[in-house]
Amino acid sequence: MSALLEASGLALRFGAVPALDDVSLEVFPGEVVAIVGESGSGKTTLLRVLSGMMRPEAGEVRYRDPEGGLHLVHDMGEAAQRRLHRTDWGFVHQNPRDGLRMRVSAGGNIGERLMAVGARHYGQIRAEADEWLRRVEIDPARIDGMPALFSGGMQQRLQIARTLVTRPRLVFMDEPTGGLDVSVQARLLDMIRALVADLGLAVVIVTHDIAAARLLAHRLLVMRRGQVVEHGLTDRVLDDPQHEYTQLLVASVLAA
Ligand SMILES: Nc1ncnc2c1ncn2[C@@H]1O[C@H](COP(=O)(O)OP(=O)(O)OP(=O)(O)O)[C@@H](O)[C@H]1O
Repeated sequence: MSALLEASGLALRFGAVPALDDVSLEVFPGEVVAIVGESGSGKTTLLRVLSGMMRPEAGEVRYRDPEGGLHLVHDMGEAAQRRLHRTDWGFVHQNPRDGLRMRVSAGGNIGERLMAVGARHYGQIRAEADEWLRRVEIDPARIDGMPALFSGGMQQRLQIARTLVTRPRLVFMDEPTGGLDVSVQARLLDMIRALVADLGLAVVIVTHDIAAARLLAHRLLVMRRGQVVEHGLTDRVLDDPQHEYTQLLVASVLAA
């Protein structure tokens, strides 16, 4: 099976800070890859570079389309990148306000994505929005409600519905449970896990939460100061960490 996304030799500095230092990774169809590491290690920068939102100083990111064609993400032009983000790709932001349209109703937020991929039949769009609200455990009676009046957890679930309704092949997630209560986080993680498995999505997820990574990810990359210091199958990395930094990271979670 060929990789959906291949990144090689990515490098990016902010002044003297090496945010990315020779990072390479592959993501295969249906696979969840978590990027973990302490604050400032380069996780968000990596996600932004992988998803084309930021250009690296060195290295490249290649995306394989459904027909097997390979595209250099940073050379494809803005319009093609936007199309990719509307169709094959999805992005779940840590702050749902960055991924939702706050002045559009909940149903409108979901319907808009469907219309962007060609849906035109109002009744069908509304029915699908209704179904997705149920799927993310939002009362469909709130379909005409404004997201600004939703709780943080509901907003995040709505963002997930809006992102997944078009069944993208690859979804980038930046700390999707960050900023939520611990009890809300656990439920949301379970929901993400079920949806990802159900839809067979490939996911690149950034998190500093090792427990979330263990629950969701098939593979882990551990970052420190812009470098990937360890990578491998999630259980192997967490149960038998080889790098000193990963050992510290795992020990700090066990001690917490
Ligand atoms: N736009 C920017 N301008 C200058 N420095 C930046 C910028 N974005 C990130 N950095 C620096 O690059 C390094 C990596 O940042 P990044 O946000 O990728 O880390 P992170 O692992 O995602 O951290 P966190 O978990 O706190 O979000 C940090 O030292 C950060 O201060």
